[in-house]
Amino acid sequence: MFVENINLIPVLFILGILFILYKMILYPKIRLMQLQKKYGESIKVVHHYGTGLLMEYKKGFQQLNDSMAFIRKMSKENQSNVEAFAFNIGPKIGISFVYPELIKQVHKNHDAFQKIDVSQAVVYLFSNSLIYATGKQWQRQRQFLGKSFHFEEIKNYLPCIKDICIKTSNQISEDIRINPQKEIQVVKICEKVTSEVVFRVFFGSTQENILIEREDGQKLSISEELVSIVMDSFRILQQDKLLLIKSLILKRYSMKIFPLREEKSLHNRLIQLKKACETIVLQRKKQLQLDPALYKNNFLDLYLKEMIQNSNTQITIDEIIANFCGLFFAGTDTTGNMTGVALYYLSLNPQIQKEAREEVIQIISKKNSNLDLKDQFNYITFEDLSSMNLINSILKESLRLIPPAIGVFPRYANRDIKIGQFELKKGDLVNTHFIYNQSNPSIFQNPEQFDPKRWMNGNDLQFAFSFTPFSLGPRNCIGQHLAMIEGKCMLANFLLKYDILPNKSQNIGLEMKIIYGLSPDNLVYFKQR
Ligand code: HEM
Repeated sequence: MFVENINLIPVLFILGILFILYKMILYPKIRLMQLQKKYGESIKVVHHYGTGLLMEYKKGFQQLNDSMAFIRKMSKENQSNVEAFAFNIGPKIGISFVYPELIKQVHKNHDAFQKIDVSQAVVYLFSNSLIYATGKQWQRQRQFLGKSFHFEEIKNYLPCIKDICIKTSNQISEDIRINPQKEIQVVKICEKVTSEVVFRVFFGSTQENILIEREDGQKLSISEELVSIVMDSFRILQQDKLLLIKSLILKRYSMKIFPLREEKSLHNRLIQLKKACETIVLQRKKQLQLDPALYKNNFLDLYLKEMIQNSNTQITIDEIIANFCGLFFAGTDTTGNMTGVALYYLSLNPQIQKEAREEVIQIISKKNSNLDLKDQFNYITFEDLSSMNLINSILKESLRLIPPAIGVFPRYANRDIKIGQFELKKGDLVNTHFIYNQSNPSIFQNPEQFDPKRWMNGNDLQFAFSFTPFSLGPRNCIGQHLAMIEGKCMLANFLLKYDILPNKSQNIGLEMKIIYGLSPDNLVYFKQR
């Protein structure tokens, strides 16, 4: 018996290796071939051993300076009969839909899909948030948060957005007074504004006095640490293959079961970050319980009011923190990229820049013509921003050309489901790469050209289902109106204060990191007007 057991070990080992080889190499290849055979020309196949689709992104960036080169190429070749493309990520098979009707079907059936765990930090911080919630929990959270994202509510945040824009441009003006040749990191500057906006809209105060101390003694604000942790959690997955395999197998439990050194350090930082958020939330709850008159119009107070007044509420402190982190993640880099990309294109197109500036001046100088133009930004109203057609179109064109979200978060099917003619098995991955339609020459003439005017004079209606940077259906972006208001405010402010000039020395790439965007970022010069 004992001898038999010893002989079993190498056999089991070899069987294990064969199983892994089958799952990693043969299985994805066979299923992709089956899909190609079954759906013929309606489907394209993207296959790479190992990281699969992610390898295609990497290859595109290394060879053609654009992580999305393969999708743009597919779209350019104008294969109008292509409805989807099939891919693998490791052993997993997925279908990404590009045909607008099928994209709509995926979003209509949103309850058949569950977003995948993209990194340990994302899971730890926002698995309890609106972004990840499903079923009744999602409905309840969406309804609650939806009130604060209503068009009418967003008006109330305008003074805070303007204040942050002015503070940021004062700092830029000081920097360029000292060094007029300073290269401006357009996306980073816009992200500075958008991160502060989410923080203040949520917590109602600035973040300057809330600092987290790292093990090495470095002190960071909550939002700086939040950005850094999310970035680090993706970075360690890319750099450490062992950690990648471990988290593919153990999924969201990887950080807790035999944690590796990097995981331990990440876990400690995550605990500290959550604690810092919890301290703010609990302190505020105490204040409001003692004196309800302190109540203000921000997300935190709205949540706490509900908790204090409604004893049956399902809202928890953990859900509040998860939603702060979730909104920060969803709303900061995306909006910053959209606006940074718009500024970059304006630097390359001086005529459009001139017209955009004239539009802003014409709208705001109607009321306060005695004021200096730069000061008139203080008086800009929500209605002024809503009537800025060209500015709005510039942001839309920026979202079309370089959409920060190239598609939705990848999801897996939680049951077998048919989308159009395509049969998905439970566990298959699903995505909708809307960048495909946005660069399709049969939908958008000269798709690589920056042409904001294509959105004007009612022309945009024809693109309703081909231009979906905020996704579609019930799970579309809850923050889209806020994003557009922030973008318009930043553009109006910068256009009034600076001429935006191109930094032609840069070799520009389009890279898919956590989101898709320009790399590097120091792409313009600002010249004080
Ligand atoms: C240009 C800026 C933005 C873009 C391109 C964008 C894009 C998107 C997309 C594509 C989705 C769908 C994701 C999916 O289903 O997997 C989404 C969802 C979401 N976005 Fe945005 N977003 C932007 C700004 C914002 C802002 C400013 C906020 C809030 C501060 C925000 C909060 C959210 C939330 C909470 C969801 C999840 C909604 C749900 O599942 O019900 N986003 N966004």
